[in-house]
Amino acid sequence: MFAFKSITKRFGQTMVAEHIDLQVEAGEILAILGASGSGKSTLLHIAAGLQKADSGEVWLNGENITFRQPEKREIAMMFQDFALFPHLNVWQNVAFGVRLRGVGKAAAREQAQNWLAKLNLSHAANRTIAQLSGGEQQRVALARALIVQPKLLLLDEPFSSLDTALRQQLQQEIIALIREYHIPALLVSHDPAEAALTAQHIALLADGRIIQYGTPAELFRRPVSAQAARLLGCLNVSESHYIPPQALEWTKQDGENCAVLACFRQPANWRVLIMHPKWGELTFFANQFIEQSIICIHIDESQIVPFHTNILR
Ligand SMILES: Nc1ncnc2c1ncn2[C@@H]1O[C@H](COP(=O)(O)OP(=O)(O)OP(=O)(O)O)[C@@H](O)[C@H]1O
Repeated sequence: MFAFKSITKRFGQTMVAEHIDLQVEAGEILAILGASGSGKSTLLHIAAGLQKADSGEVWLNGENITFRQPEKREIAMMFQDFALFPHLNVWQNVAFGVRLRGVGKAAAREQAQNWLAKLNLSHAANRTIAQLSGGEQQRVALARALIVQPKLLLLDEPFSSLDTALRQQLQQEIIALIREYHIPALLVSHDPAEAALTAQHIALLADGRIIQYGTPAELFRRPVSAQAARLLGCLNVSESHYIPPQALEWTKQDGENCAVLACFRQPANWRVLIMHPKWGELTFFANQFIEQSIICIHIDESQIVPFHTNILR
C-alpha cells in the first residue's frame, strides 16, 4: 500500500499541496484528477522523491520512505512522452532497469523478451524506437517500467498522445498487469473519462487540496460542489446544484415547455440545448434531430444534487 500523510508543499507564495492525505492499495489505481496547475505532477514527484515536501510523510508498504533517495524507492514512472532511450533498441530499452541493477546481458535480454511477449511486442524486439508507433512505444515504456518489479507505478498522463482505441487497449493492459503483480498505481490526469475507466478511486485536486475522494460511481453520482462537478466534466452544473442526465426526460406531456436553442450532431447522438423556465439553459442528448422549436421536458427534482459549499474545507 502507498500513502501520502499530510503532504504540504509550496513554491514561493503558491500553495501546491495542503495537507494531502491519500492512499492506494496494492493492485489498484488511484486517479488524481485536476486542472492544469492544480499540483498533480508535484504530488507524483514527491512520491518519486524528485521533489521534497515541506512537511508530511510518504509511506510505501509499511515503510516511511519520505527521506529515501529516488533510486532506492523502487518506484517506476510512465510519462506522456514515453521517455524511451532513442540510442537503445526495443529490448535494450526494456532491459535497461535490470541491467542497472547488475543483471547480466543474457539474463536481462531474456527477461525483456518475456515482457515484450506479454505485451505482444516480441516481433519488435530488435527494432529502433523510431520504428515503433506511438502505441507500441508506450507499451515498451510499460514493459520497461514493470520489468524491475516496482513497488509503486506512477502514471503521468501516459495515454494522452494515443488515439481512443489504443488508449483503451493500453488502459486495460495496465489495469490487468497492476492487478496481476499487486502494484499500487497513481495516475494523474485531467480527463474524467480516463480516470473513471481506469481507477478504483478518484481524488479531485484543486489548488492543492483534495476537494472530493471516492469511487468513480460515488463521484459522478454526487459531486460535492460545482468545482468538483466541472472537474468531472458534468453538464448542467450551476453554483448551487447539478442536474444529472437521468433527471431530465423528454416527454409528450407531464413537463414544462422548453424552447430548443440548438441541436448539434454528435458521433453517437444529438446534443440538444434548451431553455427551461425554472432551471435555465440545460443540455441533454437525444437519439434524433429535434425539429420542434418547443419541446416538453420533465425534470425529476428528487435527483437534483444540491451543493453545500465548502463541505470539505
Ligand atoms: N519547480 C517549481 N518551481 C516553482 N513553481 C512550480 C514548480 N513546479 C511546479 N510549480 C508550480 O506549481 C503549480 C502546480 O504545478 P504542477 O506541475 O504540479 O501542476 P499540474 O496539475 O501537474 O499541471 P499540468 O496538468 O499542467 O501538468 C503550478 O502553478 C506550477 O507553476
